[in-house]
Amino acid sequence: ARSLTPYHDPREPFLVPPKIPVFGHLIGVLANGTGYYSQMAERYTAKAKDKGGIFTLPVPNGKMYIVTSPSMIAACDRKAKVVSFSVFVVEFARRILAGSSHAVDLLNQDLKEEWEREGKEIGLRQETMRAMHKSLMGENLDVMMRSVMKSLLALLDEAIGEKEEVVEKPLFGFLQDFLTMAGTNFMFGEENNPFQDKEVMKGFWLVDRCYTSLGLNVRPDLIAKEANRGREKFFEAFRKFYANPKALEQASYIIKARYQANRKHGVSLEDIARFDLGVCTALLVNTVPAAGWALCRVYSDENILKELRSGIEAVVFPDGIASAKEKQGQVIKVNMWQVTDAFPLLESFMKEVLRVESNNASARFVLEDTMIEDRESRRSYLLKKGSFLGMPSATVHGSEAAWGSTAKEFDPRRFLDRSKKISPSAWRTFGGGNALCPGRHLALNELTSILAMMVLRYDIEPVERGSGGGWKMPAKGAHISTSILTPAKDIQVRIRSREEVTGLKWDLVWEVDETRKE
Ligand code: HEM
Repeated sequence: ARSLTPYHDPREPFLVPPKIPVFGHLIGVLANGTGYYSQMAERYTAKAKDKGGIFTLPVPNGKMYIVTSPSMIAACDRKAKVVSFSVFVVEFARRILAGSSHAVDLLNQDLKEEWEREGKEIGLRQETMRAMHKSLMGENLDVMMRSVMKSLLALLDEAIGEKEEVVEKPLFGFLQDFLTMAGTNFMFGEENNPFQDKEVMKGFWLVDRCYTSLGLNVRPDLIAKEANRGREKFFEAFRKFYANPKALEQASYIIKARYQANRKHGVSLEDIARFDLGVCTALLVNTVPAAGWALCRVYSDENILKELRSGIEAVVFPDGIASAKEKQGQVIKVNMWQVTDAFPLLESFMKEVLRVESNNASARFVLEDTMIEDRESRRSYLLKKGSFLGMPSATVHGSEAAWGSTAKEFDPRRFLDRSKKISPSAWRTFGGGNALCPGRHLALNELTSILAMMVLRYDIEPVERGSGGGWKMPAKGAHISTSILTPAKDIQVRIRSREEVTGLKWDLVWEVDETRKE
């Protein structure tokens, strides 16, 4: 066993021995997914605080460092080129996206991101990531938001519309179907969206549920049979998508930009099709459960429901909600840009849901022996090459030093003051450093839009109530990489159209008021 446990240098962060010798921490991660890092961090935060906000967990043939303090997170972000996210992008492409060795080798180039400084052209990994960042901000984001609004409305009308009877559905399952279609329609174009084939939809979500077994990358056809079949179905459908020149023409800017970046570096159409499994993963796996938790939180709390409803109504029905009755048959335009701008509590509420529900590990890999320095405590630590490092978001989100005495509470007003600067090392829902999620604006806009439309149009109640008559919040499942967790068991709900707004037609748009843009 000793040969499996690497030498611990006294300059490294303090060592926490596992309860089960050698394999204990590895078993912990495999069994509990991202939650394990925060469980460990929770257990050792007090100790880590005295010893620098970081500690070491030994695993077979390596070690993991777990960071628990915002100032140490900032120290790691400053060394992002060597305390790096890149290896995970490569391994994800190899193990889950099953890319060819040619394409994976291209992604694996310039891991430390030095080429540009040396005057060379950047590699494939950086090129595609830059294309994504560019596609998901500024003008490009606004263009995308317009098609997001169309997709959301059309699919909501199709899924529930304005039925007079009560619709009973599993909440997270309903959101999964609805948002998968809405998201992929605006990404790949409605006409040729490969997710129209229900087998592709099913295959995609099977892959998501089987990351651990698929990720081992050892005979997935035997040990992750169904997920492997689902993945093949996905690849086949996306192969067809790229074989049709019209499909790419009608796709979003981001899919075109990724296509160009990949082609520039000589990536085959087959690999581009496979890499789209990664795009869909990023697009959907956190957004879908985040929408579910937001709806649970709003509909389980009468006061917040009332407050959000009247704030949104004040923008959409400036003459009061009673005026809706006189607008039968008319089209009510909901400009989500305007709603968000005029009623900041909506976005603040959504950000708070994302803060308290966030479970990401912000995984990093140490590419060379590195000293990191905490500027607050002035302490320095050695990180050894080849080690894994995690910065669990749940831990910093619960930090009173970072968020005040209400850190562990749900406070929908926490983000209300937009002028208040939030430290990037304390707000980690979207990760940080040079791996900061490029989809964060899209995700937030999309989530607030779903929330607003549901609150405006529907009432939701659970089929089964808890002992006090309120909502019984479902327990969370586990996942090896997803941040916002899906419940272990879905929650059955009744969705009913609101009487106040029956008979109205809706239009959902994104119209930016340039004079008010920050
Ligand atoms: C609520 C929704 C979302 C959450 C909570 C979320 C969270 C995250 C997190 C935690 C990371 C890793 C950052 C790190 O380790 O520091 C990440 C990366 C990423 N996300 Fe998101 N994300 C969401 C939605 C989206 C959307 C809608 C897209 C758009 C397609 C997207 C695209 C990406 C990409 C491409 C990366 C990799 C970044 C890189 O390699 O540099 N995400 N996201």
